[in-house]
Amino acid sequence: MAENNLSKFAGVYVAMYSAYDEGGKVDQARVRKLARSYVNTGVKGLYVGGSSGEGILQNAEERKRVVEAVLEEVKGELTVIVHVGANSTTESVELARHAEQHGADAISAVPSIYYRLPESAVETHWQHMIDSTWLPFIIYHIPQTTGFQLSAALLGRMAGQEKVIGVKMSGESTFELQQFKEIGGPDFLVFNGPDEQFLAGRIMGADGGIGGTYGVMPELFCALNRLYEQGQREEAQALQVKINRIIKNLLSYPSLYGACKYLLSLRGIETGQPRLPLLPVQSSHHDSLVTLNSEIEELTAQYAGSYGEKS
Ligand SMILES: CC(=O)N[C@@H]([C@@H](O)[C@H](O)[C@H](O)CO)[C@@H](O)CC(=O)C(=O)O
Repeated sequence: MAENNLSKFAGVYVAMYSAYDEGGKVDQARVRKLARSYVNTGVKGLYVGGSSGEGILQNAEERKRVVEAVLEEVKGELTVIVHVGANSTTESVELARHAEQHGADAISAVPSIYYRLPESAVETHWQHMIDSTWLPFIIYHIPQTTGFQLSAALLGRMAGQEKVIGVKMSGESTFELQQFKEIGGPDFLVFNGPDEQFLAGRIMGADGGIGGTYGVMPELFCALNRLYEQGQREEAQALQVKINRIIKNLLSYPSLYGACKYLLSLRGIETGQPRLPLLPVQSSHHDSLVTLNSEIEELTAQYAGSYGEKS
């Protein structure tokens, strides 16, 4: 991979939620407002249509509408990686071409899910996407949801291609993360996936992170990234502990996405409810989420100034 790709893509990315209207339809104005809200937070970019973005719960036309709204709003201001993985290879390729036409910086994909595919089928699936555009490609590895274990051999073959610039490592093992970095080499990007382990992932070789909870506290993850880069180990660890208390709280609700979307609404950013079968937030949880929101805002104010340049 060319050196400039590492500097172009390394950093902190919000795995962005999708925004719907009150009837549950993709609402491009709301998508744009959400994307815009991240522009001055210090994040490097956005990861669109991934797990948090519910791409897998949307049809191709809806996914395209989300991508178009994001790119129209923040193209050139934030680096935009579009998740194009769909169950069929044909649809994934269609989404990849669409992302390229609309100016995405890179594409990314999970394996096809449901069928227990052999490695050769997943490789073929990804290869079709890679060959369909000139865009850089980032593997999305999330074995706890897809059931697919990315082998060292497949990662090695993928990383050997010019267009395959990295892997989004949402598995929970920092040992595996470190192995991925070793296999890919210093110029191959590894993004930390579990937000609770951002610091651990960075220490073990991740070049940045992509995460859903960043969406409700982007400045805190940028501050954490900055503390790590400045070698302030104890301060970084203390901040990760504080962030983890927030994440633990968020994970205690029936729906993480519902809770996060409610937090955004408290800040005047409406994104609607998550799509079923992901559960909406319940009104009985509103009060505790108001309290959590205040805690996040207080912590963010406390760390203001540590964000620095784009993380
Ligand atoms: C398993 C899972 O969903 N992991 C999330 C994390 O952001 C996760 O929600 C967070 O660490 C809380 O557990 C991300 O890796 C997913 C992600 O980046 C995405 O939304 O595409």
